[in-house]
Amino acid sequence: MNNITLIGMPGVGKSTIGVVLAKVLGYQFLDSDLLIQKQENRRLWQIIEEEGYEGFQNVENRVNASIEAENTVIATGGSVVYCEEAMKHLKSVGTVVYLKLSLNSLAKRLGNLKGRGVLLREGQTLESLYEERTPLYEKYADIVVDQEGKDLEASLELLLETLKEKAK
Ligand SMILES: Nc1ncnc2c1ncn2[C@@H]1O[C@H](COP(=O)(O)OP(=O)(O)OP(=O)(O)O)[C@@H](O)[C@H]1O
Ligand SMILES: O=C(O)C1=C[C@@H](O)[C@@H](O)[C@H](O)C1
Ligand SMILES: [Mg+2]
Repeated sequence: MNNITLIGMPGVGKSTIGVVLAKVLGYQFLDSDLLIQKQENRRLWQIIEEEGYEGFQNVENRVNASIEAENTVIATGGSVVYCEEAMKHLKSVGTVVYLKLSLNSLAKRLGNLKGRGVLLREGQTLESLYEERTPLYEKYADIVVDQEGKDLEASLELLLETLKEKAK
């Protein structure tokens, strides 16, 4: 199947770029954070508050592993790479693209991490989260697109070029 799944740190722009990419390609757009909220009938922060860190990951894994889509750009939540079953499924239904941005740029872009619903363990900082997740994003990526210094338009252009190259 020819879906395109976007993975990467929170705030890197998966949802923002995803919807524009879908429009350009004539694809559908699916934001798996919104799908979680719909299926659970709760906001993400409520799930995290009520189920805890691991409880949220179980929900995230189940919802992402059950996505049935075709010709769809799927914007995932930043923590999906902890969900082994979900990642195996997403890799089997299309191309996984890691949207990469430096820690410095992410720190400038992100405000309050907890307020944004980022899954942080006790004492964890953006820096340690970045170090923990980077190898996972790299492990699952079919393609890596570096967003550094690019506005939305330039990021999209590079993403389209990279996808074209891969299809050759
Ligand atoms: N290329 C870009 N340059 C500058 N700002 C950007 C760019 N892409 C997205 N943004 C901004 O960064 C913020 C986060 O974007 P977005 O919500 O799409 O991230 P996300 O990767 O979907 O995060 P999450 O994992 O939390 O869902 C938004 O305010 C968005 O406008
Ligand atoms: O990166 C994260 O830890 C998260 C990002 C959001 O998109 C949500 O999926 C959730 O709030 C966790
Ligand atoms: Mg998003």
